Amino acid sequence: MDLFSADATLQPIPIDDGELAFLAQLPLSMPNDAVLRRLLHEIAWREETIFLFGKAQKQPRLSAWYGEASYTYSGRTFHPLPFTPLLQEIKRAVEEATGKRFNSVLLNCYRNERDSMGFHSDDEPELGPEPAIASVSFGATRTFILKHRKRPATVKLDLTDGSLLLMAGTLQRHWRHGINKETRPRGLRVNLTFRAIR
Ligand SMILES: O=C(O)CCC(=O)C(=O)O
Ligand SMILES: [Fe+2]
Repeated sequence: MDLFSADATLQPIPIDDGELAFLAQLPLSMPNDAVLRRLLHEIAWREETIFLFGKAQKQPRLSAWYGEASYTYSGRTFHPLPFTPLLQEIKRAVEEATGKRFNSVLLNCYRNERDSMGFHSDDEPELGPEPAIASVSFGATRTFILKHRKRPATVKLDLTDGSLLLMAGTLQRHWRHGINKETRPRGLRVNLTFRAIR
């Protein structure tokens, strides 16, 4: 690969009130389908229960946390599992591509078109005021949707196999993001969001 060609480096995506940048293929030592297979096999996937309006409900996806820093969420402190060699390799590639450092990763597995992620901002205090969050996707393409908090503005991005999306600056303050359920059949997708937790 030509390291100096435009498609080998992060390309900014113009957006108001925040920063977004995209790289179609994160450089890794093995093909995307091999990474996906290993992630499915090696990660301690869990079907978490959440409480929505006081009712216990299964999250519409599988998830797992890995890294070096514990974090608090909804009044509970979670202790992540230590990075695996594969997660270390992906983290190194993401740090190389973005010039940022990360110490934890949230993994989400969307088993099919019925799995989804509700609209939210990644704005927990331990991420700091202008967090850089690096999102890497493997498997089926899903549409990542951003909705502005104050204006009727929507941005849609197709997150393809092997891609890297960097969210930074004031993006989390001004925009929410999510992955909708779809009606057309979709295969399995794994997404990793690398974060720096203080
Ligand atoms: O699956 C995605 O692309 C989004 C994941 C996400 O927003 C998150 O993990 O906070
Ligand atoms: Fe998010």
